Amino acid sequence: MMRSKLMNLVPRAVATTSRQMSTATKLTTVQVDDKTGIATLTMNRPPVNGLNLELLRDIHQSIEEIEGNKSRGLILTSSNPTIFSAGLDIFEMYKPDKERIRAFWTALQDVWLALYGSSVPTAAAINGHSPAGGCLLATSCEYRVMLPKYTIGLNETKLGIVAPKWFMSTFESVLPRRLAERALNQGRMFTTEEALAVGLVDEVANSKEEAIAKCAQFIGTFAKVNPLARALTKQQLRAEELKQLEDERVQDLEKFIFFVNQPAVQKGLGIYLESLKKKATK
Ligand SMILES: CC/C=C\C/C=C\C/C=C\C=C\CC(=O)SCCNC(=O)CCNC(=O)[C@H](O)C(C)(C)COP(=O)(O)OP(=O)(O)OC[C@H]1O[C@@H](n2cnc3c(N)ncnc32)[C@H](O)[C@@H]1OP(=O)(O)O
Repeated sequence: MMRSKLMNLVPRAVATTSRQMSTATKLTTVQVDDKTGIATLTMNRPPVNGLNLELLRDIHQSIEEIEGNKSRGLILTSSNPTIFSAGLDIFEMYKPDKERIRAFWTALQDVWLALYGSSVPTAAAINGHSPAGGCLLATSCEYRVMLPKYTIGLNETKLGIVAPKWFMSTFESVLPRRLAERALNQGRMFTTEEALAVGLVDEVANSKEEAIAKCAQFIGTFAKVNPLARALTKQQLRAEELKQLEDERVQDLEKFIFFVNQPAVQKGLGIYLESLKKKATK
């Protein structure tokens, strides 16, 4: 998979305007800045960018599109002014449909393999809260810029669920092992300021525009680096985690299906959904 992506890494001429590359799907848009050649992938699923089957499929398709059109980099962000992504759509896991939940988890695996393994430089402009699956997406990127007063982290244990190994290794690729272990066990959500202090995010910006500009600046640091050498270096550094999921994706799916169908897990998800609804009516 990575080899064919690498074939796309040839220099290209740049023009001066920005163009909408894809409106084929309604849940993501891809805008390429023709001056920088950087693509911005925006998630757009109100109210909270909950990662359901359709959004995951659209994100995957958009990443493939960006890989295919020789963009110089990918910036992931959200159209919601206060939420990057609320993580997995809990309705996909609560009282799930047998076929759909398999497609859902497979789509999540596809997104992670494509984003974590992307041959182009990736950055997340985290313009809002980013719990669980939202944090997975952000930490799959190479660089993170976050707006103040939001939260980010893997809170799975607080929901009574266990983050799969690949969520954990992605988190661990950003945070020191001891800190990652403690945060995962606690289900800790970090404020922007805390995330910056521990290195979970790289920079703080005061607006989405500034966050995107800082992400573009990061991607720009590769301008004078040979793209093939950079991509092969990234590929080698990330190969172990990618191979592990590629080799075990069927078992990973079965484990998830078994786990999510446990009565205790279903009960916990139901209670959690109720608590989210109650919060909305307060
Ligand atoms: C051995 C192991 C083997 C296998 C592994 C097995 C299992 C692992 C499985 C799963 C891993 C899951 C990872 C996840 O991503 S789970 C999702 C975690 N997400 C959260 O906990 C976020 C919850 N939401 C919030 O905290 C907040 O909503 C917010 C901070 C994102 C936004 O707050 P707001 O105040 O702005 O908005 P709200 O009023 O709270 O929400 C609006 C609306 O949206 C609904 N909603 C929020 N989040 C979700 C969600 N994740 N899924 C579905 N729906 C969500 C919320 O209920 C409101 O709905 P109503 O308007 O009341 O209808």
